[in-house]
Amino acid sequence: MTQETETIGTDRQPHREDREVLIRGRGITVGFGGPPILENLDIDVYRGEILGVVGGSGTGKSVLLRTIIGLNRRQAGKVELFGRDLDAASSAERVRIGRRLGVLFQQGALFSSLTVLQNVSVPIREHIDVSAKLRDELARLKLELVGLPPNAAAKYPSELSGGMIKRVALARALILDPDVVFLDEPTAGLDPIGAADFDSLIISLRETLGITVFMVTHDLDSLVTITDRIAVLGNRKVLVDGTFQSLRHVDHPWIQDYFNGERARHFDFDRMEPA
Ligand SMILES: Nc1ncnc2c1ncn2[C@@H]1O[C@H](COP(=O)(O)OP(=O)(O)OP(=O)(O)O)[C@@H](O)[C@H]1O
Repeated sequence: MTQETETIGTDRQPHREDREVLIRGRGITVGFGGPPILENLDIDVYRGEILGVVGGSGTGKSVLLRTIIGLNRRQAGKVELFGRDLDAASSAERVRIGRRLGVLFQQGALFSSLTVLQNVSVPIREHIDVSAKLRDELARLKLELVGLPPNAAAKYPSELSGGMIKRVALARALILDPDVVFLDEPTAGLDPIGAADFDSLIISLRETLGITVFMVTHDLDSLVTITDRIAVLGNRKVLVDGTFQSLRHVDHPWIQDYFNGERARHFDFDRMEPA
């Protein structure tokens, strides 16, 4: 089998087998009428890790994210979340599992007619029967957690900067205290300082809340700074996964170009942070 159709392999970290798998995808195939976008794809996400998902434009990173959270239909394969096969789960179970997932979509996906506080409260309204006072308190706590000032609560999305929109969307993703948070290009459109601040926020959330992060990104700074492991998508599947350092040595044209190309030159790899 050629490299075009075969996965390259995996960077076996010590004791990886002992770690709890929160998300297990096997043989995932997704298409939209034409040739499949993902075909026979396998992926594992371990508890407490920050997994970066990268790949060329159109390789299906967002499709994979949406498939795992149940927004895209699979033609084949299965997804287990927290050890439960989604296809075998009742609709009530699926709702319970869904509550353990938080999602930050690429553009933030805030409701323009709702205030920040109302946007963050939406999942509570949908899932939990609590008083309006408690709902607001919970939402304010989450806004504080993501570093927004109290006066942001009454603003509308049109009054916010790009970085603030991402933080509000993150607060909403965290409102039900999920086990896993999915981030679709969270730093896209942010200036380098805004992006670095957002990266720091993700790290501190992992440290304080112990959440697991599945992050689609093109941002090399984020990959170097915050991910524990990176999965590279290509040829409709996960080509290879491993640490940033290990992927730099994988013999594949796109991977070499990405991890050792022009943009990667400014990293001091011995220190593993932007130079
Ligand atoms: N609902 C849909 N219907 C039809 N085609 C779709 C749908 N969703 C995604 N696609 C197609 O699937 C392919 C992969 O899309 P996806 O958004 O996952 O790419 P990506 O890897 O996230 O790309 P990028 O890095 O540019 O954001 C694209 O060709 C896209 O047009």
